[in-house]
Amino acid sequence: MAHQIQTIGIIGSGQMGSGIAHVCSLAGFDVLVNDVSEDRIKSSLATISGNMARQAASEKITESDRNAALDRIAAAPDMDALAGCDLVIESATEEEAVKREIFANLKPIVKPSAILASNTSSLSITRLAAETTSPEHFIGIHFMNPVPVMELVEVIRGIATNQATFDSAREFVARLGKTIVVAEDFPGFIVNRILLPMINEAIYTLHEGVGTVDAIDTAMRLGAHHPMGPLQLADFIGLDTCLSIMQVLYEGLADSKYRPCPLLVKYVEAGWLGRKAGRGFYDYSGETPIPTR
Ligand SMILES: CC(=O)CC(=O)SCCNC(=O)CCNC(=O)[C@H](O)C(C)(C)COP(=O)(O)OP(=O)(O)OC[C@H]1O[C@@H](n2cnc3c(N)ncnc32)[C@H](O)[C@@H]1OP(=O)(O)O
Ligand SMILES: NC(=O)C1=CN([C@@H]2O[C@H](COP(=O)(O)OP(=O)(O)OC[C@H]3O[C@@H](n4cnc5c(N)ncnc54)[C@H](OP(=O)(O)O)[C@@H]3O)[C@@H](O)[C@H]2O)C=CC1
Repeated sequence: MAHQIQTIGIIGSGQMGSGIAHVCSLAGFDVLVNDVSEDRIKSSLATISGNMARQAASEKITESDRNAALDRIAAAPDMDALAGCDLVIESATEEEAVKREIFANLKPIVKPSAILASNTSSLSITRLAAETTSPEHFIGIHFMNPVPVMELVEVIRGIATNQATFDSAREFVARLGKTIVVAEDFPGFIVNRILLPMINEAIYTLHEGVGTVDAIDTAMRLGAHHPMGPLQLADFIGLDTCLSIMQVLYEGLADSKYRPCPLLVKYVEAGWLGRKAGRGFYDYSGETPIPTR
């Protein structure tokens, strides 16, 4: 039997955690948002409020939907506050060690029936589940960015995930009005197994001087009808996240075709993480983004 879900904890209030909190609260769930920094949680709540205001302005939701949803979200700077959650979705930085530590810390806090999920873009759900006391209650629920706009959610079972947990995840995603695709627990699942090598190749194309940032993005926007060019999309996702995913593909699939482009590595080492850092393949300090190469 599927678990009853009403209260959701979200760990990691960056761009994805904020988006997940946004759609969950609009769908009527109570949401608690946790992060390592209280400032980060505050800015996440402000982002959610602003994004909902835009949705209200374009009549996607009403002002009263917005107010009710915002009332359902609360800050939870202390992880202990997640004790009553029916579902906890981890959406912290894409690093296995960070996520493992979060799940290890959650172990003594959450109730035994709670479902634990990760929004990881690429990491093994089975390995993360092994960090918990009930791997049968663990599942991958992978949202797409920007969460309020994208229709898809990938759901990934670990080797131990039971049917009730899977059914609950499926019902939860349906309540958000999103479409589910089931992916097996392989590095990068489906979307990122296909999308990230394309982005990495775009960075190689830049690195080898085949085209400029503008030429590469224009080529793919107008020549392949992608809504964003691959370098623009890389900046939007976050170059640290792109690099982590490529490393997981490279190591997990043991194939040199997934080798992260050295230019991507350099950008991340420089702290040029894309939009969230103000600089990546574009400079975001002015009114419109300016290509950096
Ligand atoms: C890395 C991973 O693990 C997996 C991933 O997520 S990979 C990334 C997947 N995402 C993509 O590929 C995104 C590709 N880009 C796009 O689809 C589009 O460029 C986009 C939807 C992001 C923006 O579309 P756009 O038409 O260029 O811009 P814009 O007009 O600003 O936005 C379109 C609508 O979305 C809304 N929107 C955009 N971001 C939003 C947000 N964060 N919250 C709420 N609404 C948002 C806008 O308000 C706008 O709504 P209206 O139509 O009512 O005005
Ligand atoms: N970006 C994307 O397009 C997508 C990303 N994802 C996945 O979602 C997850 C989050 O990505 P995204 O939101 O983009 O990343 P962000 O960098 O925007 O946010 C990550 C957040 O996690 C916080 N954090 C780090 N360590 C901890 C911790 N121990 N406890 C609580 N919070 C922590 C970070 O804080 P601080 O900055 O202080 O370290 C930051 O606020 C990743 O697993 C990513 O792969 C999934 C789909 C799409």
